[in-house]
Parts: sequence; structure tokens; C-alpha cells
Amino acid sequence: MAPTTTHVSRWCSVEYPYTLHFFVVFLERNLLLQHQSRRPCESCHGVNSTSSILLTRTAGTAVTFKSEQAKLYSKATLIDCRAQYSADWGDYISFAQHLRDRADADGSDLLVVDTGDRVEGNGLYDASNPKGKYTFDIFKEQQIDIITSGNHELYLKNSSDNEYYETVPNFKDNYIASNLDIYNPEDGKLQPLAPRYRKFTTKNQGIRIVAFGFLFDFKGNANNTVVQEVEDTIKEQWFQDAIRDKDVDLFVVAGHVPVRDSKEYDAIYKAIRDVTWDIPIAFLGGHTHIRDTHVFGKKAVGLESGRYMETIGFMSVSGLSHKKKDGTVEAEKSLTFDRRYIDNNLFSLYHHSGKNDTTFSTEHGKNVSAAIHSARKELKLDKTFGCAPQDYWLNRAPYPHNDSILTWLETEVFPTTHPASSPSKQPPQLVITNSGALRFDIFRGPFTIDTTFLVSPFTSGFRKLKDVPYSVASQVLKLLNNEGPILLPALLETAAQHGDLGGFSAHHLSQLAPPDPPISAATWRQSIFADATADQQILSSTPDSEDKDLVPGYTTHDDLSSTSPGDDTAHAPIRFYDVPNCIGASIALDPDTPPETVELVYNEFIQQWVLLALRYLGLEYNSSDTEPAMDGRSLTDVLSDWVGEHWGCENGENGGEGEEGD
Ligand SMILES: O=c1ccn([C@@H]2O[C@H](COP(=O)(O)O)[C@@H](O)[C@H]2O)c(=O)[nH]1
Repeated sequence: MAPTTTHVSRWCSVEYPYTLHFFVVFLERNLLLQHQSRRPCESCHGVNSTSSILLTRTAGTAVTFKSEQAKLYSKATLIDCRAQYSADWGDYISFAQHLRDRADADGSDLLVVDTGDRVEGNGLYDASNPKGKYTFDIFKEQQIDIITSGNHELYLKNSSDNEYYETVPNFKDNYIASNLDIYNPEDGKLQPLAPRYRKFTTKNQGIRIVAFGFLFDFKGNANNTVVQEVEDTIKEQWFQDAIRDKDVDLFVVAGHVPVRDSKEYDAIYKAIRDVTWDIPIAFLGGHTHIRDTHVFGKKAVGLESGRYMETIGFMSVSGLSHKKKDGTVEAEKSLTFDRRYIDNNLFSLYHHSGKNDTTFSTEHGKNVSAAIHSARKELKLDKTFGCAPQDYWLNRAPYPHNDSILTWLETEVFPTTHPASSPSKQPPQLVITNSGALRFDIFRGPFTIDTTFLVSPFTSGFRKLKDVPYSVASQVLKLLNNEGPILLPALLETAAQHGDLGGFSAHHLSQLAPPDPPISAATWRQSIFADATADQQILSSTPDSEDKDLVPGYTTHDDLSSTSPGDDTAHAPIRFYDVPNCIGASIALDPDTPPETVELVYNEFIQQWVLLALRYLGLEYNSSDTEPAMDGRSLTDVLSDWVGEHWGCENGENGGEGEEGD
């Protein structure tokens, strides 16, 4: 179905005066910045270049496998993000093919890079049994030149084993695991998940590349994998040898690592520069869910391409040295980096590929979209549990607020979620979950099987501790939100001094909430990440009349903004709000006349934090003292059950029982 072209009108093209181009589609969560006035596109650099391209993708596949209907745009749906980022994996394949053809025609090169978080967060992966039954075969259809693992591939043994059995063989030597080992599921021996690095020469220009694939110093992985700290990895002989290679025109450091304020990438940059002062370096990062470009130094630039495949990141590099067909090396001249953040919708993809609705989709791309469509149908991903009466935002509303998904959870969902086993005998409870367990917004209208996994994909259930004195239990939430008598880092420090951390470390600090945007982005961060003020009007982001006809979206400020804008589409800015680490609900109790004891119920993912907080408050509990809660259901189940019970659909609103329109 062809989209109409009325609403997204001002693009900045991806420029081609470069000779190496990267695509990086990051499936990460993103930041939206405050006001940037309308940009005439004539002044923008676009995807037009004779250099080399890196197209990238990162963290979270939320919209990768969207429904067919989402491709139909209207201004309303563009605003709610369902259509603004609605091109699918098949479209991505068509798009990459067109750019590859163009690179072949003009003698440049295109590399497609994927920096992880391909699993969790969309029904096509999460709803199948086994998980990923359809997605591995769909992903492998894209020709990816450098692919790495994110943290989401490693939370569960089953998903990292899938990397070993499916993704690594699907992408062969293009999968790089510089600091990631796995216990071989067959013989139990520890081995690199994939090759540590890759050296190759680009097809058209003969650019000699040494590529690495890193993961940040992640500690939340299941115990069948080992993530070696980057600082230790770069001391290893293989890395030291690789960076001393003299026949290299470009180092590509790809990975699930933020590009800004990144101890991991800063250490790699320093290690490379310690031995070679001038070989250019392209960093392609991820994890913090933002669009960002960071200049590490004169010849080293890093790109991060947002979240959830909302953005196709495009980095171009020109002027690299390269080995010509006759064996001589052409020296580097006027090295230049540029970047573009492409909104992942068909309008943008047509625009940048120079195609239209009749010429854009390749047979290959169409087949992959058809495979997505049929898998979605089989999984009944559009089956509706109920219909949301309004939008609920994770970050785009302040907390607490009637439009906040977190407020909805603590004031409506938890208080009316009773264990089926004893519906009439509800004991007084305090229920806590981490905000990181929620990943996306809820839009007014059908709440489907797919929605449940977009909003909360994790499999962990709830646990409870019985008979916890209310005076203590009621302080846990404050501690977890850094509002108690001790801040979390100090809490960990104290526990470490007493030796009672049990493998729990400062690295777990990042586990409660989603990853924070980089601190040094504070100047603009302040303008978009506002403090929660309940009476603030949300989406009040139209600072001047010029923006009135722009669709709200990303207005990115990065290290290259003073030279050229990064966003391919001019947007009206959106304001984002900070959220607490954790939220909590009081159930069947009146805080003014509290009971002596309560059940403390929490998301199992934060159990170590809860036990640590209780220990600080003077109560010794171990995991063996805890019991399953919420009838063994995960947050995903709790949400879908609640929606089924409480949100009816008006006539015709529910969109059918999983039957997608063709
Ligand atoms: O089982 C889980 C796994 C993760 N989380 C939360 O997710 C974030 C990480 O998500 P990114 O997409 O990598 O940002 C983590 O910090 C946890 O808060 C979870 O709740 N349950």
C-alpha cells in the first residue's frame, strides 16, 4: 500500500560526495531535543556522495516488524510514532540494495552495520515459541557486513545460545565478538562467540578495514556467557597486534557501546591512538537510545542511531587512503566525516534512494515483508485484548501524570490486579517494579498481543516477601529511587565493605531504569529532559509558528550540528521527561492507618536491589525467603490480563482477531 506524501515534506538528503558509507540501524531508545527551527533542505547535506557509507541499526526491533496498516500514514499516526518509523525489515533490504547499486555505479562502497539488541521488544520475536522462531530467518536476509551483540541477546541463556546456533552462522565471519565469550552449549567449553575482529577490503575502492565488535561492560548476562571488560580486552595480544597493522586505511569500531562519555570507546580510542596517530577511526555505537555523533579527535568520529529501528543511521567518510587495483596505495586526502539520521519511513527511504512507490520495493524486500506479514498473522499479533482510551507515555509525559504509563501502572493496574488464587482475600501489599521493565508508550486504540511485547517484553515474574514490617517496606522504594537516607552508589559501597554483595556490583546500578543519556550532553539534555511537573502540558512543543506544520520528532544536536543538521527530516521538537528508577503501588492498605506488616511484591529482575535495600534498613532476607507472586505471571501477562478485563473497544475499534488487512 502506497503512503500518501502530504505530511513529511522537508528532508535533508544523505549526501554522496563521500566514498565510504555506513548504515547503522540502531534499535535503541532515543532522545528528542528541544526546538530547532525549520531548516530549508537546500542547505542540508544529504545521502548523495561519492564516498563510502556506513548504514547502521541498533537496539530494539520494535517497529522492525510492524503491521502492514502502520505503513498507511496520516498526520495523526505520524505524530504517535506508529507510522513515522514504520518501514520494515523488507523495506530496509530494498533500501540497502538501492544504495549498494548506487555505490557500485559511482565507485563508492556501502557497508551495513548492526550493533545489536535484535531480540526482545516486539511480538514477532517474543510471541513465538520458541522465541525468535521467525526473526532469525528474516534478519539474515539483510546483507550485514559487521554485526555485534547487544545486552538483550545475553540476558537469558536461551537467547545467547540462539546467537551461537543461529545468528553467528547466518552472518559467518561478519559477526564480531571482540569481548564476548560463550560456554559452548555442546561441550561446555568457554570460547569466543565469534571472531574477535575482521580484516577486509571494500569491493569498489579497495579500502582496507580492520573492524572490531564490542559490547559495553555489561554485567547482567546469564552465566553461559562472559563479557570481558573492554579495558582488559584491549590489553590482549590479538588486539594489540590488530591495531599495529600498517596496511589499514580505516579502523571500524562497531559495538553496543555509547559513543559519548563512554569509558569503553574512550579507552579503545586511546589504545589505537597510542600506537597510530593518524589512521582514521569510525565508531558505530548504541545502547543509550539516542541519535548522536561524537567527534573523538581529528580523524575519529562516532555515530549512534537512536532506538527501536526508528532511525537508520548513515555515516559517510571521504578521502580515505585505499589500495588500487594495480597494487599501489592512493594516499588519504581531505578526510571528511558526515552523518545523517534517517527517519525509518517509506517517504524518507524513497527520498534517499531516489525511488518512488512503484520503483522502491525490490522482489527480495517484498518477499521479506511478506514473510513478516505471514508470521505476524500466524502469531495473531494483531489480536486485541482491549482498546486504550488514551495515549500513555513512558517519557513524553511527566511523572506522575494522567498521561504517564507509570502512573497508570501504579494507580490503575497494580491496585486492581489480584491473584486469581485468592481474589477475595487481598492482603495489604506494596508492589514495586523498575521503570526499565517498561520500554514503550501505549497509543489510544487497540492494545494487541504485539503491544504487550512492545510495552514490556521481559519474561521475569514477580516475587514477594511476606510479613515485612510496613515501617521498613515503605522505605524500599525511596531507597531505590535515590530519595532515601543513602544514595545507591553509597548503598553499594556500604554493602561491599561488609562483603555481602554476593556478586552484585556497582555495574548493576544501571539496571533499574533504562540507560541514561550521556551526561556531557547536559546542555541540550536539560532542555528536553524536564523535571516531572504534573500540571505541565505535555507535547507543548511548538515554540514558534514556523513549526506548526511540522510533525513532532527528533531535533538532534550533536558534535557536527554547527556545520550541518543531522536529522534528515525537519521536526517540531518533543519534550522528554526523566522517570524514577522504580515505581510502587500500595494495595489494600491506607498509608494513614498502615498495617503492622505487608507483603512486599516486586519484579524479580530487581530482587538483588530489594534485598540490598532491606539489608540496609536492618532486615536480613535471602532469595530463599522469597516466593512467587502475581500467580507466576510476568509484567507482560499482568498487562494483557488487565487490559482484557478493563479496556473495552467501541464498535469496530478492535481491528479483528488477529486478521491483518492485506
Ligand atoms: O529482564 C529484564 C531485562 C532488562 N530490563 C531493563 O531493561 C534495561 C535495558 O534495556 P535497554 O534496551 O538495553 O536499554 C535494563 O536497564 C533494565 O532496566 C528489565 O527490566 N528486565
